[in-house]
Amino acid sequence: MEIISEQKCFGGVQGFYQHASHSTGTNMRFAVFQPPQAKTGSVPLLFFLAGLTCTEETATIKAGMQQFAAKHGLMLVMPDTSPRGLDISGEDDDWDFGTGAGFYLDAIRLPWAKNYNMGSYVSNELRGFILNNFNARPDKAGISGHSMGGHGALTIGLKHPDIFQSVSAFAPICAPIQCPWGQKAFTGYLGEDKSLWREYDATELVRQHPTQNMILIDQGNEDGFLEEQLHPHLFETACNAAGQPLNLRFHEGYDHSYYFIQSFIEDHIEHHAAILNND
Ligand SMILES: N[C@@H](CCC(=O)N[C@@H](CS)C(=O)NCC(=O)O)C(=O)O
Repeated sequence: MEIISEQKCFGGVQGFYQHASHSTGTNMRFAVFQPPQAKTGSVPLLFFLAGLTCTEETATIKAGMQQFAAKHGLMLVMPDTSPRGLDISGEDDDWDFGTGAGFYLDAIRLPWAKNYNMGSYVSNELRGFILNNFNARPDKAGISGHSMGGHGALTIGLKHPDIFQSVSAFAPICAPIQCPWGQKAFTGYLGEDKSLWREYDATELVRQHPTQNMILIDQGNEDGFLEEQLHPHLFETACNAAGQPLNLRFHEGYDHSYYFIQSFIEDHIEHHAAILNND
């Protein structure tokens, strides 16, 4: 592991790191906030997955999470949103596909299948790497994220409830099969067979695999992507039908930005801490 930088923050350490990933075949950057409690014992992990066009830096510098993670003793992990620097044809043509748009899935279509494996990278490789290199508890983890990262948090959380006991999201893409961002990404990474898309759609997954833990979702009413891309009501209907506890909150006047995230991040950290710190 290469340390890019480490700085003291709220009594803990905010660091940026790089490692060679076998899931993506590239060097991957990630950020970790170690709360002060990690100096004396292992602490639960909370992943925060960022959205389209973002990097490991975006939530780290814009969400304002560290002060609350320090208070509750949670270690924060912010991965990048895709492999980078591969020079695959078409990788940098659009901001919503390829670089910065890995969609937290494992691609099966060429030329993406070899490297665009952010699903197993986050849930398996990076998590294992953090456990080996930081003072984190192997039995306690949560996952959250924004927009495309909210889609990642919901789908990875629903698929691995044994690993991620707590799940939340800001303005997530709740039904990617039914929105342009998701249709474009799934066609490109997974191909035309739509039966394969269901594994990466939170609204489809929750019908099959509801969990016991309450999912918290915050959504701004003035979010310019809400109508066309996000579809929280479809997820809500599926949760109600499947018996999945859901706390979906709408907020008047808030948009899709990190100013919205900053305004409600404390509630999300408390949501995760209440589940992860219960023993
Ligand atoms: N580039 C897009 C916007 C992309 C966007 O809003 N990305 C969100 C995630 S979906 C984000 O968090 N951007 C980074 C930021 O706000 O700092 C556009 O021009 O409409």
